[in-house]
Amino acid sequence: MQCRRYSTKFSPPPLRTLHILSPPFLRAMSAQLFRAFDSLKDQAKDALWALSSCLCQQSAKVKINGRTFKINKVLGEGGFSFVYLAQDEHSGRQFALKKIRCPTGAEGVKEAMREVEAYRRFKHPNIIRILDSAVVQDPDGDGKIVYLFLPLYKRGNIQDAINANVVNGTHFPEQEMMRLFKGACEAIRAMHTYRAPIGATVPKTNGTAAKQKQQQRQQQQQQHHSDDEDDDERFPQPEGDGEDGYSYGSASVPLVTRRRVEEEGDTVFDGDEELGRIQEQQGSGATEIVPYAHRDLKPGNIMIADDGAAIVMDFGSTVKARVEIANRSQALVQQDIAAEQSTMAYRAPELYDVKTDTTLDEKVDIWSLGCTLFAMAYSHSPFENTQITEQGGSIAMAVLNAQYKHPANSAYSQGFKELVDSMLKVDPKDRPDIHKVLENTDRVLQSLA
Ligand SMILES: Nc1ncnc2c1ncn2[C@@H]1O[C@H](COP(=O)(O)OP(=O)(O)OP(=O)(O)O)[C@@H](O)[C@H]1O
Repeated sequence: MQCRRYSTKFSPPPLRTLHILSPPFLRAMSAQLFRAFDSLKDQAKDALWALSSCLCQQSAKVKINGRTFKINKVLGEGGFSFVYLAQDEHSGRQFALKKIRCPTGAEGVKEAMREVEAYRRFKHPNIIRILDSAVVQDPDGDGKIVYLFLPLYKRGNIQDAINANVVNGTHFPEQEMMRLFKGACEAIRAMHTYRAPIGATVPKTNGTAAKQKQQQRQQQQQQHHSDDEDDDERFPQPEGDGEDGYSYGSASVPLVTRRRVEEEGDTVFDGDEELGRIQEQQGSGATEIVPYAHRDLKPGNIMIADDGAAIVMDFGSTVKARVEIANRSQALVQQDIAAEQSTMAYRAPELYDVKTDTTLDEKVDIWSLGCTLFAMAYSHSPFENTQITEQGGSIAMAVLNAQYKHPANSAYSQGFKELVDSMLKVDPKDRPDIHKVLENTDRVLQSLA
């Protein structure tokens, strides 16, 4: 996700582009370093907040919609966010609260809202749903904070289960592993076969007008709150609850805007025109397939529900899957996006070296699924701990050569190995689509029954 100060997924530009040590390139590099520094500052602030609340034996509190949530602990930390265990003081209900800090500038919030909309777009039992979201002024700076309320998965994610296997010297029983994997594949099938309504007219959004209107609203709201912080007035609430403010420790700051793409007929986040179009067209009935790619599938992004189901999450990197690459500069843009948003050891080769006159597509996820299944079995991505990386070569080199091996003492079936191998083909055209992956997964499951 992009509100992003600094990505842990950042990787240096490919060697062959390094010779362009032109002033713009150097400027871009120094901007990246400044962003990295900002990011570290933010992360330190968040970590201190969590630590101080532990040391004081007193939970920090967040107030949204007049409801107060106790922040009990840090559940996890992404490249761009912290996720806290939050508890509604009134009902006692627990949530995962994802906090994304967005530095000054419209782009950051827009990117975070894109993640929110992606959470809303896909409705499937194996895809996490978002319960609520809010954008507030950062009390410690000029930027904004985006909060996402998510259902809490107490069992953690598949990476946590892999880590526990390593610690305990255990491994997934094949049937359990394949069932979990199948759930993740079903989520990905829902994304790859996403149907969007067609046929209605596209509402024209005037970005500038929408922005101005939004700014006016924000000014009014900020004015209102600075006049009377305890006032109970609510923002228009399109679905469910409203929010009137937020308190951070003892400080209270106004909610800037809610998560809506459309509000009172205006596009608030004019960047996501496509979603506005889809919402507008929902009555028309006709639909077409618009495949989406997750682009950052890995064990850490698949939670395990209480009943053992796989739940795919983290839609910060999600994009429309099909991207035509007509020239070199488009190729480099896609390469940079992938370097920032897709984890190296799970990233498809075509995203490391994006070729001109090609089309990127949903097969990038099939590669990541292959890496994920391998990691579930052997505790690491196929492209970590390889001969190449052990001899000092890069993960990129191992990926581009599809250089990996199943361990000689593998406890898993031949069907499992063939399934992994089918997904780890360098040429995306040689990889199966998600329907075929599911079919082959069922075949492995049947062979184990
Ligand atoms: N709903 C949830 N329930 C329990 N833990 C969660 C939940 N959501 C996130 N976490 C924890 O927080 C961590 C970070 O969350 P998430 O992946 O959404 O953040 P991110 O900034 O997008 O990370 P990344 O750098 O992987 O993109 C997860 O790995 C997980 O351990």
